[in-house]
Amino acid sequence: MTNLNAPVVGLIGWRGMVGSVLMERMLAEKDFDLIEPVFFSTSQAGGAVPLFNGQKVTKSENSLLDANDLKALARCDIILTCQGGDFTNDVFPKLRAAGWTGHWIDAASALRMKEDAVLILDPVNRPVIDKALAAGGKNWIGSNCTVSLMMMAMGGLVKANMVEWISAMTYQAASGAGAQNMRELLLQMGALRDCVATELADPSSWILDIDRKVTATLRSEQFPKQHFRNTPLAGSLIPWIDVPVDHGQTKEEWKGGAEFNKILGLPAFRTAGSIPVDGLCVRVGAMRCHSQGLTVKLKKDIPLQEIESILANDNQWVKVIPNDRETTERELSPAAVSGTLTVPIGRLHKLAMGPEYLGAFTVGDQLLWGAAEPLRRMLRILLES
Ligand SMILES: NC(=O)C1=CN([C@@H]2O[C@H](COP(=O)(O)OP(=O)(O)OC[C@H]3O[C@@H](n4cnc5c(N)ncnc54)[C@H](OP(=O)(O)O)[C@@H]3O)[C@@H](O)[C@H]2O)C=CC1
Ligand SMILES: N[C@@H](CC(=O)OP(=O)(O)O)C(=O)O
Repeated sequence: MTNLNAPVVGLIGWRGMVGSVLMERMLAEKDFDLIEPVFFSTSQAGGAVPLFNGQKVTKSENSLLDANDLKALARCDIILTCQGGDFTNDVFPKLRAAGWTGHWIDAASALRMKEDAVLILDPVNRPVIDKALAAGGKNWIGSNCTVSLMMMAMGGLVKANMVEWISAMTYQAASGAGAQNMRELLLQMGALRDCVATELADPSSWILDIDRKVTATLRSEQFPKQHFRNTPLAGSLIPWIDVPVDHGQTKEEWKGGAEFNKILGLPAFRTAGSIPVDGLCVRVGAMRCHSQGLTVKLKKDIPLQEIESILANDNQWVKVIPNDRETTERELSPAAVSGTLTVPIGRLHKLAMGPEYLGAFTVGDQLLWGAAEPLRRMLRILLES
């Protein structure tokens, strides 16, 4: 159904990795029926608007507009961008300075810590969003993928005010580093397999010979690893994500504490009243699902059955996985979760440190709940407000 008075929504970054997933979700949920979409590009202005399943979703505009054209941007009621932080840092301040008062929805981290920015993850923080909306808020920023996925899984316990602190040890997919890194991971896997093709075809070949060749290939100059800063990922891992910050943390680790508290509208991380969240972030050879091993210090001893029920009843996407081998192997892995909105949490058990210490493991698609989904849901909230 076409709504002639539909708000004009400028879409920027729609052909990137996050943007493409967003377009798929918007089509699936028929979001385009409710808006007048206008497509922008930083590199292809004047080109044809995209076709989805062979169809245009635009109602009047047939060409891509220039994403650096402030006048064209200012005609939008809402701008939804997945273009990246450099674009945001360049265009957003100029657009606001020119007097634009529309809603800005953004996947990039650039504005997250600004005072007037609200981190959006509505199944977890709808009251924070509603309060900001009522107060005239206009800047809606998607949170870091790792933080969003942890909070989708842990929302029940967090909202019930049962969490004293969380330590998250992460296993993050190549997609978090970008599309080129996903391709490079596959090239690396292929190179490792190819270097021992002859030995693999021979069931009697020595495993230590295979291992020696694989290790030599991992360490060779020719191994494809420029996108991972000259470090192999396939057959290995990288215990460092993003730039260094204070306290020996990486920026990805810092985001865990900083964004977790900001999403909930709590005092700033490392100040009184905030919830400590910290851990080590590690890149592994998964394609697009981030996994996390959690140690949770509860405020008191809560029976495991009650914990499972609180977690399971929090939102329609979280799924508590029984702590048994078969179900865990079948349902709690990147292979099982990739491309779905389900956020499973399992391996739930009390740890040896004491009855207030909970162990858990969660997996989520970092391009869906980790990036695109909170953005399109925020668009819906604005359309319904
Ligand atoms: N990757 C992730 O996991 C997450 C990313 N984010 C944030 O989202 C933002 C965008 O990230 P991501 O989607 O990975 O960025 P991409 O690099 O995939 O896309 C960004 C832009 O690159 C341009 N581009 C140039 N060449 C191509 C090409 N061959 N195919 C597609 N696009 C091309 C497009 O802009 P144009 O059409 O103007 O040329 C596109 O919008 C970043 O700020 C990132 O921090 C947030 C959460 C997770
Ligand atoms: N840094 C994340 C991906 C990402 O884009 O995060 P952010 O949206 O916080 O910049 C990762 O590498 O897995």
